[in-house]
Amino acid sequence: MNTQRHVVRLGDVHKEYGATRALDGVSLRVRAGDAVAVMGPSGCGKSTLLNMIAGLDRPTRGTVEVAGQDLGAMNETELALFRRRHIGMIFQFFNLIEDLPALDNAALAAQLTGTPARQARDRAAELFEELGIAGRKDAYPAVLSGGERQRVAVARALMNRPALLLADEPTGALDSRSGEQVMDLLIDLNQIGQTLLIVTHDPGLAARCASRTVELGDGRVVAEHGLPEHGLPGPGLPEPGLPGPGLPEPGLPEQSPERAS
Ligand SMILES: Nc1ncnc2c1ncn2[C@@H]1O[C@H](COP(=O)(O)OP(=O)(O)OP(=O)(O)O)[C@@H](O)[C@H]1O
Repeated sequence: MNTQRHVVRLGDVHKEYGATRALDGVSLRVRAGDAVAVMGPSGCGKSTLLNMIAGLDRPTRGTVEVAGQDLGAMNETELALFRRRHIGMIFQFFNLIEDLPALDNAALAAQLTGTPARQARDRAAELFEELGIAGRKDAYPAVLSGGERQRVAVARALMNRPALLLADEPTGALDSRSGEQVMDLLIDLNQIGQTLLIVTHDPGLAARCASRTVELGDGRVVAEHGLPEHGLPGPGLPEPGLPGPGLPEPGLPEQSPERAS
């Protein structure tokens, strides 16, 4: 089996918080180009799973590999650097830095991996253009609409061309129109090869954006829908540790500023 093609490989992952069994033997593989939705009732372990994959928390037992790298073999510093370089994250409430203008929020993600400020700002400007928010570069998060904030967060997540984009309820705080636009954006990104893992309560989001749905219940995978290990015949992972596809030139298909909120 060609393990290089798997961006995520979880092997029998358990996570206990004291007496609470948050994950109870989850095995999951996500291939390059896949769009996988993780669903399930509140408390079933979705966020815990996301945190394991992002290296924000460690399993009690079991293995987590992302982009061919064993996260369990990394110390905290290595893990933080790995996360910055190879994993993009978007959250329900955007998690932008309120004191920084929109463009700087995105540029910072590249600067933190050692990219010079000028280059980081150029990359951020390119992404803002592609995401239809070029006119909002200097705006502070407080004056942006929810949809615009999520686009800034998407730009930030894509800055380092991550192998994996993780989304935690990405439309949960948006009105239906902005939510639709963010969904379209995620679909566009996946269509150009971006591997996605989305945690959501929203069956509509899962149905539209994901080729595969994994349902958790009490910390276990209880059902899977769609094609297991579907994957697009996209660029995949060149080598472990190398960046993912990100946004190729000249930008997102069918993306136009009119679609911004
Ligand atoms: N840091 C923690 N300390 C103690 N218990 C925790 C911690 N994180 C999660 N849990 C527990 O683990 C279980 C799974 O929680 P998790 O947040 O992963 O569920 P979830 O499916 O994401 O829920 P929701 O949909 O409500 O966000 C729950 O019982 C939760 O209370």
